[in-house]
Amino acid sequence: MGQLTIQWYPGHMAKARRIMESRIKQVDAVIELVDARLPISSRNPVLQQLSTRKPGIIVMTRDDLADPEATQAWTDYFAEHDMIAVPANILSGEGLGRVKDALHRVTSEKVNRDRQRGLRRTIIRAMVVGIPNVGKSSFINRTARKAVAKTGNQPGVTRQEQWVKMGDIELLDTPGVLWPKIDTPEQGLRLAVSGAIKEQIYNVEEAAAYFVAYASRRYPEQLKQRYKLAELPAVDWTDLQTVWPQIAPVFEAIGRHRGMLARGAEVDIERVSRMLIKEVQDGVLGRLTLEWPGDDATTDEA
Ligand SMILES: Nc1nc2c(ncn2[C@@H]2O[C@H](COP(=O)(O)OP(=O)(O)OP(=O)(O)O)[C@@H](O)[C@H]2O)c(=O)[nH]1
Repeated sequence: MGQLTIQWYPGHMAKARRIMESRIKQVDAVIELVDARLPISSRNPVLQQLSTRKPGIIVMTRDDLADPEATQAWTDYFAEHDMIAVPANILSGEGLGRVKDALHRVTSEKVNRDRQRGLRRTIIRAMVVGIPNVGKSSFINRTARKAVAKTGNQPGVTRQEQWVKMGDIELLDTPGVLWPKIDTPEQGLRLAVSGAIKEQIYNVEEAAAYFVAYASRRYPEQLKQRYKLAELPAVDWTDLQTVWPQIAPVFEAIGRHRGMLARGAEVDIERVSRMLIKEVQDGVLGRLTLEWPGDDATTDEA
């Protein structure tokens, strides 16, 4: 197993910044979606760098798949960094009420200003941003289904100018896509395991090895139970170079147990890896979080 093969392209980042820069002028606040299982690695620094900073909240999507204890730790972590982060299950709608409350809290200045000017009702305009696949469209659709009312929806009006209403909140209905900026191998591997990046640009065996190494420390019982493993080696997952030799016996055991064999009765590591990643993404191993505050340099800075 060689070096990590994930790549990203600086051009994406420059383009994302330009688009955000112009769109953000239209709104009062930004709703930044991150994945609750990797809240820092699934953020994107572009937002923080924009010249037109707006009040913002963080929504931690896929709360249903994340470890509740870790989600609480992340909520506290963001609060310590003066940010409001709200966990939500976008599919069931759980947590969306709290998102709305949080949005009101960060935009209270605008409401107060409008009151002073004699306005009785303030519309809060917000845009939804986040890395691909984090749940942006689902968030907007879910919101729209709740309070169905679209504005600017006449024929001939470009789709980009549509707003979705949720009471006194209007969401720009074209979400802003931010590409993840991959600073460390660990961050790339977490993104790969979570399903945020396409399989073509990472090595599935490396991602699975990283996950098994990580889970053997953080979630050993889930791993043992799911794959009928009698024991797990105490893996040092912080040193990626040495992970594979430590974790190979686990892949061997899982492959034999599942009958995933290649020619010569050898375990088909690639098949085992693919299966592992899919099961993690489907939540088959139970609720788990791929990074906790303070795990490494990636998670030390918000
Ligand atoms: N379990 C779970 N799945 C979610 C949640 N939010 C979104 N999903 C799923 O994640 C997948 C991606 O959701 P989208 O809403 O398409 O994500 P997006 O950010 O709009 O994706 P792009 O269009 O690629 O930028 C879909 O299969 C959703 O059903 C959540 O809170 N929990």
